[in-house]
Amino acid sequence: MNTELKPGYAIPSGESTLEPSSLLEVDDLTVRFRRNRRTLEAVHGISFSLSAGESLGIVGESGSGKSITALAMIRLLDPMTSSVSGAVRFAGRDVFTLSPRALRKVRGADIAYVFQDPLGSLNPSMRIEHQLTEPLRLHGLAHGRQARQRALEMLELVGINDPARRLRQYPHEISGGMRQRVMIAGALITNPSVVILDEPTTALDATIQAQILELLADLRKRLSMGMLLISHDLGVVAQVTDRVAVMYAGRIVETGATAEVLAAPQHPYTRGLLSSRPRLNAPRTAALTPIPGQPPTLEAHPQTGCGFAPRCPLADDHCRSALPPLGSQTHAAACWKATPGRAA
Ligand SMILES: Nc1ncnc2c1ncn2[C@@H]1O[C@H](COP(=O)(O)OP(=O)(O)OP(=O)(O)O)[C@@H](O)[C@H]1O
Repeated sequence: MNTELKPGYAIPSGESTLEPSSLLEVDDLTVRFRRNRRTLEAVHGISFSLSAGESLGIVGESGSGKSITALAMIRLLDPMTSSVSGAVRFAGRDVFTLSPRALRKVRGADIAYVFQDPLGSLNPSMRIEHQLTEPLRLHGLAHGRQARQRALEMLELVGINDPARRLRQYPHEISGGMRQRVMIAGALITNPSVVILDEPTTALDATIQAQILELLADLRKRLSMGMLLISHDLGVVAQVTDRVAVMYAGRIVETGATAEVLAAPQHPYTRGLLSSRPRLNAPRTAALTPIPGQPPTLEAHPQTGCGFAPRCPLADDHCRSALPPLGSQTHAAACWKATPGRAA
C-alpha cells in the first residue's frame, strides 16, 4: 500500500477505539478550511462506524457539517482549501493513505456517492446508457452488451418502466424523480459495499420524495450494502435508517438506534428538531415549535462549552464553559442536561 501522505490529509497518531468488525470506521475526523487567511474548523473530531448491511442517518440543520463529513471521508474535499485529519477505514484499509489508483477504485466501485442535485450530477449531453455504464467500463467490471444488460437490470431494480427506452434518452428528457432513480441506479451498478446519499429527496416534490424513500427502504432490505443517508429531515432518516447521528455545529450531539432516538430523544437539539417538524411523533394538530435562533457560522463555532448552548432553553454557565462529551452508550447524547427516556 502506498503510504505517501496526500496534501491536506494527516495520518492520526492515536490508536483506533472502533469495532474491528465495522465496514466503515470514521475515527476522530476533523475538517478545517482556509478562508481569508484564517483556518476555520468545521468538523471537530467526530467518530462513527457503519457495519455491512446497516443504514446510518446523519441529520442536522444546514451547515452542521454533514456533507463535508461525507466528502472528507472519501477525500473529495479540495486539499488546496481544506485539511482533514483523523482516520477513515474502509474494510480495514486506511482511506487517507491509499494510492491514487486504489482510491479511485474505492471511490468509484466500493463506496458510491449520490449527490443532492441529480440534474447537476448527470452530464446533459450524454445518453443515460453511457452515464450508467461508465463506472463499469472505468473499473473494468463489464463492457459492451454485458454492461448494457447490467444497466437495464439496475433501472428495473429502481423501478423505472421501459428501461431500454430510458437508456437511449438524455437527462433532460426524463422527470426529476426518474433522474434521482437513475442516479441511485448508477451508484449501485458496481455493487458497492457502501452507498452515501446526500439529501437524496430534497429537490423533489412530496409525492416523488415518498416514492424515493420507499425505494431506498426497499433497496436497503434487498441489498446487503451499508447506507449512509444525509438529511436535514428526521422524518426522512426515520423511514430508511437503523441508527442515527445528530450533528450540530460540526459535532455529533446524539446517536443511537433511530427508533429509540425518535421515541426518547435525550439532547435538547434533537428534541428541537422533532418539535419543529410536522407529523412526526405528534398528532397533526400539535403546534410546531421552531428552534429559536440560527446555527452558528463557522466563524462563530463556540470555542468553549456546548455549541448548542446559545439556543438551548436548558443551558447554564456550566454548559457554556465545559464541552459535554458524547458517551459510548448505544444511545448517547453530548449534553450535561441529557434526560434519558424523555420524549419530545
Ligand atoms: N469548501 C468550503 N470552504 C469553506 N467552508 C466550507 C466549504 N464547504 C463547506 N463549508 C462550510 O462548512 C460548514 C458545513 O457545511 P456542510 O455543507 O457540511 O453543511 P451541511 O450540514 O451538509 O448543510 P447543507 O445541507 O446546507 O449542505 C458550512 O458552514 C459551510 O459554509
